[in-house]
Amino acid sequence: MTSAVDVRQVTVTYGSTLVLDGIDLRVPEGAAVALVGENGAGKSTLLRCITGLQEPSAGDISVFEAVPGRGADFWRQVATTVESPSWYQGLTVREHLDLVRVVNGGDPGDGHIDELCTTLGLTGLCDSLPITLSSGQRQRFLLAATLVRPSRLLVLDEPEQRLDTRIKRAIAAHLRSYVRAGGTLIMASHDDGFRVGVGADEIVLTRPES
Ligand SMILES: Nc1ncnc2c1ncn2[C@@H]1O[C@H](COP(=O)(O)OP(=O)(O)OP(=O)(O)O)[C@@H](O)[C@H]1O
Repeated sequence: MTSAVDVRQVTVTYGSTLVLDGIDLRVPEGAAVALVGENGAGKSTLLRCITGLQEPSAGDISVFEAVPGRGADFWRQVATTVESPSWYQGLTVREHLDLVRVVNGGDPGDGHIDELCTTLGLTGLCDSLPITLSSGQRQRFLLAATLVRPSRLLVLDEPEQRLDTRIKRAIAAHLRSYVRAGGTLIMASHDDGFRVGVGADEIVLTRPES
């Protein structure tokens, strides 16, 4: 099966601190994997490297057989919540989702956004400005803005964070369907029930010094 993500001997150091030590990971297209492990094990660091938002200190990564993060072609295939969240202050939740869908060549009126808003419990918040949302509502909005993009690979950092139980179940089912339809998912998670709900295989990261 073709590799969606190929991580070869990746090492990351911050100054004299070794965070990732020669990591190898291959994620076949159509698979779902969850990076698990204690706080500080390097899960977010590895996800950032996979999106090309951070350069490893050593080793190589390819995503769909290309260097990650370089150019529009990569970002047309990969949707992620790894980068710091941002939004336009003057646009509502729904206006953001419409905008993201349109610029990615989709039709905002095709029902996809409505369905996603129902899944994520955002329907009643569509006219709200992101700044007025609670932390859990904001997490749902940012997930929606990521999931509304057509993609072949989702890279999500603790998507279950701050979500209530009902929404967590709904988003797990949504991600499972995404993978069943041929998408590839790599995420970090601290919630084993959520990971199982998604159907993701676990990859355990440990801190190099432990
Ligand atoms: N910019 C940075 N500068 C220095 N050290 C950093 C930086 N970013 C992360 N680290 C360190 O790298 C290690 C791994 O951090 P990372 O955020 O990847 O862990 P994690 O497994 O995602 O943790 P958590 O479960 O808490 O989210 C930690 O020890 C952290 O302090």
